[in-house]
Amino acid sequence: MKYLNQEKAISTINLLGREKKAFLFLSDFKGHNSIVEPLDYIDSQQIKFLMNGKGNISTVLKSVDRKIYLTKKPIDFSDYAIAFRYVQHNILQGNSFLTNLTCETDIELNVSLLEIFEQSEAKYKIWIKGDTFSKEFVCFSPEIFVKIDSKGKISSFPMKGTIDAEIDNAEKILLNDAKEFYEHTTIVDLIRNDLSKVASKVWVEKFRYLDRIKKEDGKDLLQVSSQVSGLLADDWRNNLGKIIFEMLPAGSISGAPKNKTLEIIAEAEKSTYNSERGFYTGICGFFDGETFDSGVMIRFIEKTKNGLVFKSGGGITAKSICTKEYQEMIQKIYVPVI
Ligand SMILES: C=C(O[C@@H]1C=C(C(=O)O)C=C[C@H]1O)C(=O)O
Repeated sequence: MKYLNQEKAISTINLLGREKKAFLFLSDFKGHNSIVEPLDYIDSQQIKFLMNGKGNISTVLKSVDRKIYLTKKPIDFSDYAIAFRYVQHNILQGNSFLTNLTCETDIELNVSLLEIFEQSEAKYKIWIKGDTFSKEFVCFSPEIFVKIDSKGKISSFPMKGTIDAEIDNAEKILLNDAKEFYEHTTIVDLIRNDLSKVASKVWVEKFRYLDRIKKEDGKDLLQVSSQVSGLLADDWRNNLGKIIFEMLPAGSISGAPKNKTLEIIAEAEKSTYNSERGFYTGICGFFDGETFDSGVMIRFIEKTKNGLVFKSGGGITAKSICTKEYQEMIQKIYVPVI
């Protein structure tokens, strides 16, 4: 497996796009390390992926032969609170109005990461065996980043807003909550801005629809997303690499305004990580020769030398409550295997 810097990733994607050759694309959160592999070259012993029915493995889910147990050992609330307070202090100073704060949680599983990949249900699934450069990881993400259809219509689908579906009137509570509404509107605005860098006639096509996500413990989650669309120039395939990187990192896992918020995240997450985000909250994408589809790499388990870690987080605003955000981060630790 080859890891490319941003410049090389952009030129390789532009070339493959121009030649209409199918390829897989992965980028880490910082956009510093990417994998761009033509479909024919992918070694399925190293990388397996399936994105909305397209990939290098069978679309049939392997049947689950034993119940999956996931044990979580979240970081201390006091450590989370240090990061949270740093973020909220910056929000109150006017340096950010929405910051995505994430952390790593030690977990134990009674199955391998490859088995999770084979048995989980998600729009974007990817498993990387890992090597000296990157650790083994599995990602089973429900969040679309960007889709481009054959006519050059580009759409992004930011996800923001999460609730336990078991709560009475969960749907109403989530959709009527003022904090959730403003947070979601902020992210839609940010994506409109990002899409306007690469596309013309940007519009909000769908505003705040719900997805239901299944978890191994039988308790579903509800998540809110929107669709923002625009039109690309006819020769978009020649510039696909540039188009993608113009919009990275994704708004929903960074915040607004983006650049200043990235600085705040880097400082805050020193108390929530032993390492760093790495490929978590990066992008995975597939170009089939005609169209492009990509997901945000959330819902992510990595194998470290000290065991498995699950990376998760959520959006913080001026109105966020620390205990609630801590709970949301823990609630997102699940595997979609039932
Ligand atoms: C960062 C994560 O989630 C992000 C934050 C969300 C929210 O605040 O509701 C929802 C989806 C993601 O864009 C994660 O799930 O790890």
